Amino acid sequence: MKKVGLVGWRGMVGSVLMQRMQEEKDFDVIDPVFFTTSQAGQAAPNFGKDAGTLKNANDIAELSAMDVIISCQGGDYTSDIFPKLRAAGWNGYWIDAASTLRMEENAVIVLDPVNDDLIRASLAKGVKNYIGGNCTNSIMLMGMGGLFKAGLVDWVSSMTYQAASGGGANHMRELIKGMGVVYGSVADELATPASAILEIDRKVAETIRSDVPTEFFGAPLAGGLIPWIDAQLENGQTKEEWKGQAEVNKILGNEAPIPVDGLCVRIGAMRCHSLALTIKLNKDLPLAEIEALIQSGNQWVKWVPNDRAVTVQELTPAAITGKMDIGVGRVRKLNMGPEYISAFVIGDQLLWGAAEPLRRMLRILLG
Ligand SMILES: NC(=O)C1=CN([C@@H]2O[C@H](COP(=O)(O)OP(=O)(O)OC[C@H]3O[C@@H](n4cnc5c(N)ncnc54)[C@H](OP(=O)(O)O)[C@@H]3O)[C@@H](O)[C@H]2O)C=CC1
Ligand SMILES: N[C@@H](CC(=O)OP(=O)(O)O)C(=O)O
Repeated sequence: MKKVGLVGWRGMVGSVLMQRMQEEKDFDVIDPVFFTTSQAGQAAPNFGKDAGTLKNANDIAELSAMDVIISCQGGDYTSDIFPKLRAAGWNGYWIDAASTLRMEENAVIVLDPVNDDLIRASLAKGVKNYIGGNCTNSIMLMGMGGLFKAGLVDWVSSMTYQAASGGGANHMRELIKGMGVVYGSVADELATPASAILEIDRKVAETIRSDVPTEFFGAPLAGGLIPWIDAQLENGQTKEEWKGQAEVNKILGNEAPIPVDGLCVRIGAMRCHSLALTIKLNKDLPLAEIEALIQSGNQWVKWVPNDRAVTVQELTPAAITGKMDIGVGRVRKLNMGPEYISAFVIGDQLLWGAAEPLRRMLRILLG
């Protein structure tokens, strides 16, 4: 059995990965070795198999004994350890959730329901680094892969609604605390049906400005939104927006890049990222044909007809969270012309957006 080193297994992305690996019985077919940057020597977790003690994730010799390493430890860890490991002559497979290596020439961004061919061709060429994509891009491609595969897409404008989990566990906690603070500020008035709504609104607005915690997001998210995610680039894009075109085209293996751009917005959802898309097709196709192509993208596309009752039930974070489904709906032709369509795509950003492509890459390696 292949020795698989797991780094970052107890973090938020890592925990979801461990959950999925147990569900899919991945531990039955590997020899897992658990690493930590802070708890070396303590007992390793038992996911149905005794794995001894935790190894030091900074120990290059211990890491070098692995056939495969999966890291969910974050970009700083990758930047520090990965070059040292390769410099020490380690020739194993590196599978990573962090963005650090995504755009490197000797790395593939993995999303096998969309780019299985590219992954297998790269394996055959001896590529050793396989990196999970940005959550928003992976969800978009899982939803719209059918249209891309058919070569129908001229460009995509993507307006995102991204959950707190994209920032990490502390960001999720801050959102919930903020919701509690807002509620607490008007709990008495809410309990009194006769209380004046404008007074409730005034207190809520004041609370959001002054009392909602902002330590992690840098601005109040509960009861609001933040139209900025990640670093500022010189061209006016955010880093998150920049990743759209760069990563989507790399995942698809496009030589001539398809333009992908839009605004990325943080909203008060817990772990579902959504995208409102405007897509310019290169042909005027009947809507039924477009729908069929989208549905044929992969088995996780959960098609939601453009109908009010079903949309408000099924195309929401409440319906999708914790599931492997990628909801796709609100597909219709736009007033701009017959080649312009809208779509709303939603997925759990910790599953397809982070953990799932990594464990599926491991399965591809195991054959
Ligand atoms: N959040 C997201 O949506 C996505 C994240 N990623 C990537 O994954 C990386 C990891 O993200 P995420 O999982 O959110 O990070 P976390 O902060 O949840 O976990 C990272 C590490 O922090 C250490 N840690 C310290 N205290 C605790 C604690 N109380 N509970 C659990 N772990 C703790 C653990 O390492 P140790 O055991 O060594 O102490 C853990 O592996 C990101 O940096 C990013 O590169 C990629 C796609 C999406
Ligand atoms: N930036 C994403 C989460 C993330 O970790 O992205 P990346 O893997 O590209 O760094 C978000 O905030 O929603």
